[in-house]
Amino acid sequence: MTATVIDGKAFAAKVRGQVAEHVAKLKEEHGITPGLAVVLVGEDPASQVYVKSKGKMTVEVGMKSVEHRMDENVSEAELLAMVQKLNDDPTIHGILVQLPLPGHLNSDLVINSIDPAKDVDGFHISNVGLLGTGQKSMVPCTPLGSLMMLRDHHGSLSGLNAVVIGRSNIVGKPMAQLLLGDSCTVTIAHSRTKDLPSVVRQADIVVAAVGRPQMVLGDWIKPGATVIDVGINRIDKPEGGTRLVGDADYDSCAAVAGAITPVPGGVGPMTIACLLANTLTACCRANGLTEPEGLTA
Ligand SMILES: Nc1nc(=O)c2c([nH]1)NC[C@@H]1CN(c3ccc(C(=O)N[C@@H](CCC(=O)O)C(=O)O)cc3)C=[N+]21
Repeated sequence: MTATVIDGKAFAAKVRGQVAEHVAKLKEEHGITPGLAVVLVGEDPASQVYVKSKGKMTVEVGMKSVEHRMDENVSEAELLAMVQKLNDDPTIHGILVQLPLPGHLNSDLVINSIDPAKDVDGFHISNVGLLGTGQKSMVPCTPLGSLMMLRDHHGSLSGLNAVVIGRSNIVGKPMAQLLLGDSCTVTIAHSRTKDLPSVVRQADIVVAAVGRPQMVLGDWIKPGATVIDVGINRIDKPEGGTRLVGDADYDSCAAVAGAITPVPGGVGPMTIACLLANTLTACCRANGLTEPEGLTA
């Protein structure tokens, strides 16, 4: 079997189109423009590229985009004051503090200082708790984008076996909650899981989010299963230069799977599209307006 390639880039463009339509309507009917603020601490070149592309797409869907760059050595108090300023700014509906933060800053403290209603990453403990109890929340972007692609491909996910590889707070745990919410039987596997290949072989849905390049191999995959590859790893090419690969070994997995997301062009673009969708959702909620359909979990 050769897997259907789930085109995250095209799907993300469609989602951004829907967001743009709603933003235009918000402006026209209510005179409201959603605003997204991104806070970047330090000079990490990869982060700068990523923040720049987020800013560009934010503007493309008609939203206000604000970037705050802070020095690598910024104090925790200064960063908390910046978050507070954005919490208090009525033109800002979404706040994203780019992670990871330098080691001297307590990222849990910083994330939990964001107004939960503006927490478009869905990382605040209040949103984590709301998601875990099935209440309306802000849902983390990468799991939300992955869920949208899974629903689109399968229709109903009810009763399917899902194995999430990775137990991070930003992907693995919220992904498992969303799959459970869609009535999957969910296993969270990780680096200490005994006989990981045989656990993964039970899965109708495999979400690879471990951060280890090309770790998941084709002979771990049940024929016809869907593979969502969350990893974005830059590796050296034998002939020199670098390329991006996922946490799944694409060629061997695609030979066995029923469907697979590529890297690049899979989960990554959906993450950014969902960030914009979350900003729109936050803006609608802040103004007591009906939120867009199909853009939330
Ligand atoms: N508070 C916070 N929230 C985040 O969501 C967050 C973060 N911090 N820190 C950094 C990571 C990284 N991240 C990516 C999202 C999309 C692509 C993406 O679209 N990648 C393209 C490839 C880009 C390329 O070619 O380099 C793709 O997969 O097709 C990449 C990386 C969000 N992050």
